[in-house]
Amino acid sequence: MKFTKMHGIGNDYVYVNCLEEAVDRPEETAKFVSDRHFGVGSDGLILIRPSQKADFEMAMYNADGSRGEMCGNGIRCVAKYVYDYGLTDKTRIQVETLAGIKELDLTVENGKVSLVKVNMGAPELSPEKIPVLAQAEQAVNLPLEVDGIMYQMTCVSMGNPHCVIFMKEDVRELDLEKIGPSFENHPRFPRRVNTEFVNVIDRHTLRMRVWERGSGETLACGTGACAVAVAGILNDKTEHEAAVHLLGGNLHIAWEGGDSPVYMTGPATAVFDGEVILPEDIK
Ligand SMILES: N[C@@H](CCC[C@H](N)C(=O)O)C(=O)O
Repeated sequence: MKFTKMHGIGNDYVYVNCLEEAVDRPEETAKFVSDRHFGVGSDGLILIRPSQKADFEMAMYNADGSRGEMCGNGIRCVAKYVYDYGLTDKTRIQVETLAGIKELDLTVENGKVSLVKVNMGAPELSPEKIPVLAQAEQAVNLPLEVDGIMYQMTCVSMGNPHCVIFMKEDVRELDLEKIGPSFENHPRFPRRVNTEFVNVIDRHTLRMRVWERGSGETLACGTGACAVAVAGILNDKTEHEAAVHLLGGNLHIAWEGGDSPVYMTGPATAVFDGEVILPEDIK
């Protein structure tokens, strides 16, 4: 199977051009390629497909083979892929995802995409739609007990579910391998959840680490950074534009509130093209 390894600030995926390549068993393929010892090594698999409704479709799979509705870092890389590999010459494109059609603006330098601004759509705040079990109109600053410790959570869907935890403790010191799975599989989240642990640096700057549903700790999460910026505004901790610092780099997020869309701007990077031998049972 031909592929391209790409990343958005260290959140790395194996990208397959399904206009040319058929992937019949995406869940098993995602598990296989993501393995950092026996596969290619990645946070998951992203398929670039033709679309009836938009310029292209993005289908994303986590490292455990589960499907994610949306991927912020992934969609910027899809934009880079389709432009740099000549599948389009447009610098404004639409990409269909399970979370709807997203519009992307591409910045091109020396013939290659360097930066992508994505209209991520309006955040979903109603608990049933996120989904999170909560007796409130919005799950903002609600208590959550995890492994006997009380946290305050703010939940946001950016097409996929996020639980944002603001902390006084330095997030760089957290043992995410230990606490992450307990959040991901907590009974309050019927479809599991992505969890962001956040320090507010100032009203325009946030630091976060993420434990992703289906992939564990990753160096960055684009939808997670959007959820964090939205949660910062809802809790009156930040202004309408913020720089979100993640382990792999920074994203710029802007949201005017209410039904207005969240804008995410960040880089996209191609690392190498390759060809992987799939085991017989997942061909
Ligand atoms: N890393 C992604 C999000 C990928 C999907 C997520 N793990 C889920 O299952 O919802 C991003 O950059 O947004």
